[in-house]
Amino acid sequence: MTLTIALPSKGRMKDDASAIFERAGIRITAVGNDRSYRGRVEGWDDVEVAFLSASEISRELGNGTVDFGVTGEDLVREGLADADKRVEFCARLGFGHANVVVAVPEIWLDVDTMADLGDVASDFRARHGRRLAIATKYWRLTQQFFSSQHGIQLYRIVESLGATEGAPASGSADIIVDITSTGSTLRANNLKILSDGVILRSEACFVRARKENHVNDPTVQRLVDAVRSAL
Ligand SMILES: Nc1ncnc2c1ncn2[C@@H]1O[C@H](COP(=O)(O)OP(=O)(O)OP(=O)(O)O)[C@@H](O)[C@H]1O
Ligand SMILES: O=P(O)(O)OC[C@H]1O[C@H](OP(=O)(O)OP(=O)(O)O)[C@H](O)[C@@H]1O
Repeated sequence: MTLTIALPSKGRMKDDASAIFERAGIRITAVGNDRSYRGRVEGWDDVEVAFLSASEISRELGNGTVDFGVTGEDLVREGLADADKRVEFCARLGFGHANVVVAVPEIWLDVDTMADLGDVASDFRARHGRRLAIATKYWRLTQQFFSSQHGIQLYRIVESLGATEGAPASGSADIIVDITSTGSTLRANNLKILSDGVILRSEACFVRARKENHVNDPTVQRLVDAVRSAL
């Protein structure tokens, strides 16, 4: 059986992902020319490589079109319901670190925790005639964190496809849930992270789609061992 590994074809994870595979002794060669989106692995005839974007990789892991992938934990947990049932996080790769956080305007002086935010959300309709609006592209993680973990039900999600940090200033939302690494975009937009508002500490992971045909395939474990040996 041929196993497919999906690697980032572009973006911030591409180079670090290739470096790990090189250190693991897994040499990838493009099929066709350098711009090709398929690859082979030297000496591993039963493995092929698909080059996709980080978010495509999490989707393809979820539907089992690929066997392994390198992508951000945030994209997997946001993209897949019951992520741990559908995929296995085989290794954390030590790059692509970023936190998914809840951030509010710095001028909300009385709001430092999720409990404070819960109080704001309860009063919001009475005060402003509408629900608290949260700008995010992380719908699933936001709902899990607010509703299931913190029992906050009174809010509305405003889908953001970019420049999420600008939403409170532009008036399209009151607060945000977004990814941050250095924190400079939050600071530039006068937003602060709640003290217990880190939803997920994400990094690039080597992820396996849980598939029945992996159970007796020795190449599956060999690949996982090789990647782990490079860390
Ligand atoms: N400062 C950051 N901002 C956004 N994402 C970051 C940051 N630092 C690390 N990441 C991680 O990088 C991953 C996304 O990578 P990237 O933005 O390169 O993907 P992409 O190629 O743009 O994918 P797509 O186009 O499909 O969205 C996510 O898992 C995210 O957690
Ligand atoms: O904490 P910081 O280091 O300031 O990084 C956070 C910012 O980086 C990302 O955007 P990016 O400009 O990379 O574009 P993207 O949303 O397309 O990834 C992310 O969406 C934040 O806006």
